[in-house]
Amino acid sequence: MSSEKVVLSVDGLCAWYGAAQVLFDVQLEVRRGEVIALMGRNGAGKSTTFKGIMGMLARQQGNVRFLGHDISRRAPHDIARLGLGFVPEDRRIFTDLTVMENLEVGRLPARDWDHGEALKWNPEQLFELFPNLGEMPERLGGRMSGGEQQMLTVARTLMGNPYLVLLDEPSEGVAPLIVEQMSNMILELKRKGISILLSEQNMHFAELVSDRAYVLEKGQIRYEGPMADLVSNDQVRRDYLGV
Ligand SMILES: Nc1ncnc2c1ncn2[C@@H]1O[C@H](COP(=O)(O)OP(=O)(O)OP(=O)(O)O)[C@@H](O)[C@H]1O
Repeated sequence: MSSEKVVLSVDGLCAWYGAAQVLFDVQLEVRRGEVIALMGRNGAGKSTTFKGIMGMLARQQGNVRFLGHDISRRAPHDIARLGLGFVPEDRRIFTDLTVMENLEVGRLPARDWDHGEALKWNPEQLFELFPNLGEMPERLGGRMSGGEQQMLTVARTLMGNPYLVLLDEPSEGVAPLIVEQMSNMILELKRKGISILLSEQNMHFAELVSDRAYVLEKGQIRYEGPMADLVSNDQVRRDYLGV
């Protein structure tokens, strides 16, 4: 994959819950090694966009392409197997399994990367990325703090060796130390060439890690551009983000 390669493209994504339309022609693109922030207030449609990309909505239309595959009509597990990892907002770890066992559940075969290099995570590498988890490999999921569970969810997704990770609100409701580990982790993934699409309400966190941003309001993309431009654009921030 060249560095300019488009990994994910979403075109004309529309979605409904019952009769209510909540996404209107959402269009976005993620290239290799990019960190993209999908921003917007509560209810703007960030989580729904992620679910739409993963083919998890009962009613949606539009085109979603991942590494040249049309994934618009594929099942979520098929999409994950192509190398698209999804970390949902609600932490879905197994509470009666240990950290190590939770990681094993996420394991998928290694993937080819450029020039013969393989993309293949193991628990030891993940413990370097998430030092907190490394201190508790035998801890039961149910006995971890919310932030530790959040990390474990990300680590388990990485065991599937994704080329792109969708991260839904990684900084929400977690302690500052864990937020810091999250941002370091994202930058380390970027260095490896892995792409990240994250949904975020926290401008400071998004600014620390993201290259570009899209802003959603009422299910529509209202702004797209370099992260630094969004940070200095008071009007967009005020109109669509309330900050
Ligand atoms: N399961 C559902 N059934 C009906 N409406 C829903 C459902 N999930 C979300 N919605 C509605 O769809 C719209 C978009 O919600 P979504 O969760 O995608 O927003 P969000 O930007 O991710 O916000 P949040 O940060 O609160 O999760 C909102 O109006 C929300 O109330």
